[in-house]
Amino acid sequence: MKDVHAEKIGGISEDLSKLRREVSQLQQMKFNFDDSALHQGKILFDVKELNFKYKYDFLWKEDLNLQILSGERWAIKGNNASGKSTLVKLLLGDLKPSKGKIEKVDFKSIYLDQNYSSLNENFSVLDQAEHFNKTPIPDHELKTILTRFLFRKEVWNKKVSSLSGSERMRLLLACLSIIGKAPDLIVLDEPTNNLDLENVEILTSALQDYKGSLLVISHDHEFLKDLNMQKEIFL
Ligand SMILES: Nc1ncnc2c1ncn2[C@@H]1O[C@H](COP(=O)(O)OP(=O)(O)OP(=O)(O)O)[C@@H](O)[C@H]1O
Repeated sequence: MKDVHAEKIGGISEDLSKLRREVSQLQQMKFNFDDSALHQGKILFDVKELNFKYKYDFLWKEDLNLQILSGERWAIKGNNASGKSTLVKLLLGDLKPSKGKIEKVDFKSIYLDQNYSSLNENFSVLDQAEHFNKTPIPDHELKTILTRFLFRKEVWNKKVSSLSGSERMRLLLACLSIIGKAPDLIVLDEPTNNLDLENVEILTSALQDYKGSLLVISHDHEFLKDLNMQKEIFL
């Protein structure tokens, strides 16, 4: 009988240490942003009577009117092909409105799509990290950050093109940490699509303490809930 209890207690303590290791790993994968330069409470976007057509028909039955303030967390929801990515492109200035206007202040933004296309396929892991090192931070600190995001020395020469979806996500998070300066806005387009549960947790944990604005297109209710989104646009 005693042995059964001892076995159970042993099992529980193993689970606990595993949990502790995971929690400390997640803590390590936080951004170390300097938030001081972020705009606070400013109108980032003032969207008035906005609509868009690729060819003949407007995308939205009703024109869009909204104000996005710095520090706010917005979920962009809607059915397939309802124009979520198009709205993001309009906000980021990649498309011009067919109707109405978007007034915006100067801001720094980062766009994370599901393919993490801000990464350069031809770079190695180390080249990519160095490319984002504009401050710059010393080489040993850069390498420490890479290691914190689980890129050990052996993979520093690996090409970005050969990284998996979750490795790309971790590399981009590491690069954001290397930049150090917080962007005013992080835009995420279906970021959890190619990630397993553990990596969704890593992404969530990295974004939870971020003080700037978030715009997130996602069908993943759990992810949106964990990010504590305050507002939503339904297209
Ligand atoms: N470059 C383009 N030229 C013509 N039509 C386009 C173009 N890009 C998107 N569309 C069309 O515009 C509509 C909205 O597309 P968009 O990608 O913005 O929707 P979405 O809500 O992000 O879609 P999903 O949830 O399926 O990813 C779709 O019908 C799409 O086919």
